[in-house]
Amino acid sequence: MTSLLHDASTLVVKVGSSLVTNNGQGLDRSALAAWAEQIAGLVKQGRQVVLVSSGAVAEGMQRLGWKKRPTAINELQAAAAVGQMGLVQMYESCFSEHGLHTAQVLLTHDDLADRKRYLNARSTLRTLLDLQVIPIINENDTVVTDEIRFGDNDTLASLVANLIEADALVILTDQPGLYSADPRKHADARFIGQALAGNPELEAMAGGAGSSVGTGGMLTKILAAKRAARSGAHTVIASGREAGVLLRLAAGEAIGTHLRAGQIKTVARKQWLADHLRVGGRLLLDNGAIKALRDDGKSLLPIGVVAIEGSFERGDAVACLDAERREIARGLVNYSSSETLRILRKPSSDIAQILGYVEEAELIHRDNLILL
Ligand SMILES: Nc1ncnc2c1ncn2[C@@H]1O[C@H](COP(=O)(O)OP(=O)(O)O)[C@@H](O)[C@H]1O
Ligand SMILES: N[C@@H](CCC(=O)OP(=O)(O)O)C(=O)O
Repeated sequence: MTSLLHDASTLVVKVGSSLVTNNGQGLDRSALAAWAEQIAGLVKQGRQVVLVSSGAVAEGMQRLGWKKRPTAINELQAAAAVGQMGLVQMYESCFSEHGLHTAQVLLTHDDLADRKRYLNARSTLRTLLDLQVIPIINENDTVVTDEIRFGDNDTLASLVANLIEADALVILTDQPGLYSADPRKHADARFIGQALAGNPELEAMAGGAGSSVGTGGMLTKILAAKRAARSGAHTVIASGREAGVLLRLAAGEAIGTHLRAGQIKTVARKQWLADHLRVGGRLLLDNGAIKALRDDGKSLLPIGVVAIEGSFERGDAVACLDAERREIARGLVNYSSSETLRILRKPSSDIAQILGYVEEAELIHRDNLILL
């Protein structure tokens, strides 16, 4: 079998706390340096990589001299705030050895559920990737409560894979992949080399976290694969301690557990968008805009919009209508209704002058648009 990463051009790589902090003993510089070196290699191959890294709480505990993971949320949040400093400092230093900049991005699940913040996060991450900067993402632990209690960076990584329409999610952990049962407890557990993401049998196999520093265990990884597959991303669960794991996977070697997305990316993406779209307003398009969307696969520019109906905010879903009021497309709009009123029928180059700022040149980016 050829690795599912072989043809992936956009990847989300997630590394767990136990790997990052050497089982809670403090940041493992040699491990971070090895991943940075491999990710730099992937970037050289023309791929785009986002890194989701856990480890803030574990590193914070180490720095504060705490032996036992606290249960009080405020203490966990304090530990995360302390540890995150060490985490990003070390990543920045490891990546700089390969001439790459890093960017700290702290997100909450709410950021990705809110459409406006979703669009903002998406365009920031896209811009960073285009600049060849490596985004280092973690949960914004100081402002969340449930997530820090349950530890859920596997889910966060899958949401990021949805957000940037990644081709693959790679979850690096302290086991070679998924077994038919927790290998720490069942010596006879069978290794699962490949399966379809979302297969319910996988969920029955997965147990909880194996170490005192990891929190999600295998179940959150299996569920992350299911979620990533909804936007067409394949998932690989592999050992972060395996030498050269990322480069070998990218070269086609089938290391770890490969969980295939059932749908191809474009179909999955449209389905995913459709699930998320409740229409908040309507845009009436001219014929030129309709042709650009339908025949040329282009984004919708303000110049092609003749009128709007309803009130909407940036990130809301809007319906695009033709002159006979037939709905021809649906998408996430980059400007609110009051902004759109001011820029419709105008070239995108006028947006800055009219509004005093530019969110995006497009009113709806084609990636956020479904033709009906
Ligand atoms: N079916 C399974 N296959 C492999 N590992 C499993 C399984 N069920 C539970 N685990 C446990 O999940 C652990 C990995 O999850 P976790 O400790 O949360 O790590 P991470 O910090 O990488 O997220 C493994 O060390 C293992 O003990
Ligand atoms: N934001 C937390 C993440 C906790 C978490 O999800 O841990 P893990 O199960 O090791 O991926 C931290 O950095 O400590």
